[in-house]
Amino acid sequence: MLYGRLDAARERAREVLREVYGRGGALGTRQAMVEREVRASEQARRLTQLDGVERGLCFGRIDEAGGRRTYIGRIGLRDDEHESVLIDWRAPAARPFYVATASDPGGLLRRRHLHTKDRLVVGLDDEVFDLERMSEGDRRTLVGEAALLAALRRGRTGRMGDVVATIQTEQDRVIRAGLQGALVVQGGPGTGKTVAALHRAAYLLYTHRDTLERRGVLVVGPNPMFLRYIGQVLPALGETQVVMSTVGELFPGVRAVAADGPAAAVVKGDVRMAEVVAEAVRERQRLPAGDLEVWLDGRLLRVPHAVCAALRERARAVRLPHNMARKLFVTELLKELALAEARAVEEALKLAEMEFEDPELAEPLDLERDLDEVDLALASARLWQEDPVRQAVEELWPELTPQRLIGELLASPETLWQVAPPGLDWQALVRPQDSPWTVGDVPLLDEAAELLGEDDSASRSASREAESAWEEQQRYAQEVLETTGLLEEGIFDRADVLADRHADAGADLSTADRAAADRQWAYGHVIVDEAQELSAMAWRTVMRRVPARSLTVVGDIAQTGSAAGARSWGEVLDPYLRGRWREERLLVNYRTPAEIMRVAADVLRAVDPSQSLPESVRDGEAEPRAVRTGLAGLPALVAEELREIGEGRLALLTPDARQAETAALFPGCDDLEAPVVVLTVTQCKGLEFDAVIVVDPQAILAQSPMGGQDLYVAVTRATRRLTVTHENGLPEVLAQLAKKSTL
Ligand SMILES: Nc1ncnc2c1ncn2[C@@H]1O[C@H](COP(=O)(O)OP(=O)(O)OP(=O)(O)O)[C@@H](O)[C@H]1O
Repeated sequence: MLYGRLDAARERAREVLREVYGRGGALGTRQAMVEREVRASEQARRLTQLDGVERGLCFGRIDEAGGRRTYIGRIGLRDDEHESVLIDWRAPAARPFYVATASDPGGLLRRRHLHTKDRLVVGLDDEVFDLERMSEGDRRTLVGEAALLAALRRGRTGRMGDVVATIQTEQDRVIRAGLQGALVVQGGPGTGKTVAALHRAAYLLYTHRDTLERRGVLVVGPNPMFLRYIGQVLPALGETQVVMSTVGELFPGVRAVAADGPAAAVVKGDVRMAEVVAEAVRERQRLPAGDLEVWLDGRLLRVPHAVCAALRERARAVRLPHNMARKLFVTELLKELALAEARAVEEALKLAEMEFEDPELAEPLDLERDLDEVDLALASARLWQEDPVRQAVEELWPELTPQRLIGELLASPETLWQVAPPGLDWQALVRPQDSPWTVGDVPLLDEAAELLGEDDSASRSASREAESAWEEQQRYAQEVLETTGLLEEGIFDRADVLADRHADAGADLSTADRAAADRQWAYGHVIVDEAQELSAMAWRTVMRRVPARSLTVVGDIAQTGSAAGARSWGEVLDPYLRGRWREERLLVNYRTPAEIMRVAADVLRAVDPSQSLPESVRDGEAEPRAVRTGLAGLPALVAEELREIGEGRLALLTPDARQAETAALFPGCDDLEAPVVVLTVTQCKGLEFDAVIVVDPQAILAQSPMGGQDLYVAVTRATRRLTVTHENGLPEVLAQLAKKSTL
């Protein structure tokens, strides 16, 4: 019956599309065109949404004490009488499905999970909250087996799936938390932080569509691999207005993927780098060694050192970004050069006077009196065309791009030495001029962009124009809404939303496209996943993108792998939120079987004894094991593991230095969806695989100051089987594997 409704809704959408396009040809008035455009794009969007929910359309049912039954699904559907037959999982009416517990059933008698395959119900799971109040007939319909465990046993695909059918109460609290303020979701590996965060994005977009459609939602993830892994979840939940980005992509025009070594990462992530960048900008506002001397057409124009210093002070005092203050500096300097030129001319005249001894020429030139503003302006404009003058300005106050400032700074030990505060290990930053951008450079570029400023006079006038065009669009959209009946149909309830979607400016760009291209875009909400990896400088970059501080911060302090990452949430967030953030903890591990978590527990104890281990919900099929083998033994081991997991996927997790040689053994292993992938620990952050082989744990421990955390991440990626290989013995923290294995 529900699929019948779905088909009918699809057919309706297709019909409208056919009708709209069928009119084709002569389009008539502009209003008719807009009307057609609006209807077509709305129906196309609806159709995509309807197609996306085919699988598992309805996955739950709740029975209330009063006899009412409600079906829960991926979208809401109504019957011909407009009665609701399926409730969208994000709607308030669906909430009891997620939050009812045995101790607090919230008026529910039963929660039923439905498993479907190709439109057929293939299994049911019931949880009964109040058997006493159930009718005899209903009792006979009860069925068992937990839906969650069934969902968790499914093989992994290389892409994260949505979990709308099995969201747990603690996750539901995270998903449905209010939009305002900052929420920290702390949880161990596999506790569903990422799925909860993505479902939260879908929930917020559904619940606060007005605000978030215009401002967009930004999801920041640790690496491109991870973004590919989670990329399908939001579209499957019907959401497309989301920008996904790594920190390395937050600065438009730069796509940084390279990582810094631990020493440089620590320094670049240090919040004192904000001072370094500010000093580097000031350092480019220079004074000449003595007086400024510019030779022009055989004449020397001299501006005294003290005057240059005064000009610099005046330009700095306006407190504008460097490139804007430069205009003031240049104007004033040109005036001084014009005066200097006039003085030089006077000198020349004096010489001529001495030569001809003509008393008529004796009257000296009074510059203040003889040169008025107009003369000065004309002289300045003429001087500005002269190369020697331009060169002098370039020396004293150059126009700078963030890329140029940071690129030149990092390539200059002298400047770094000069601008770094005492105690900062600036030597770790030095590198050749044309090095590729690293992820750690991006916050420095962003910082520089703030301090340099863009010349925004053109964009300001463009934005004034855009604003009046926007008002016009909105007036027009209001008319369209009134005359087309879209208002009554509930497709749009505000003219600005309609106008935004069809605004001429930026043609076909969605909010997400516009936001991603604009460094100064203020997002409506920002979700940071694997947030423990962000440095203090990266937080400054992220916070600039969310001035309203509406944030979800998701991570696990015990998994911090970056040497510049977080040691506590308070330390990174308090500078911006002054304690005004809430923390939710997720305590159940849905990924890793108990046997593997016992191994992880030893690693965690060594890394941070204060952190608690999440509890696994299920037991695994095999004990984790250690195998003594070098590179040559890996193919046979991989073949053996693949036989064990059947359709599933396997990852070899290696120390950074061994990735290339390991990957060479397995062609095609850089595709996340291949049956075998070879990744470094940094790349495997947030991912999971049916079987994992951790190669050379000793080298993983030794490769960075955060080696212990890295090993903890590596051993918690498997959903079914864990193998550790080594050549020269296991590290102490994995001693329990040695006891169990034949080495
Ligand atoms: N309620 C749930 N129902 C079904 N599967 C779930 C549920 N919660 C989590 N999972 C599954 O558990 C696995 C781990 O989830 P996820 O990757 O979100 O954990 P995480 O806390 O982000 O882990 P990590 O810190 O290791 O990155 C995923 O396969 C996810 O689909």
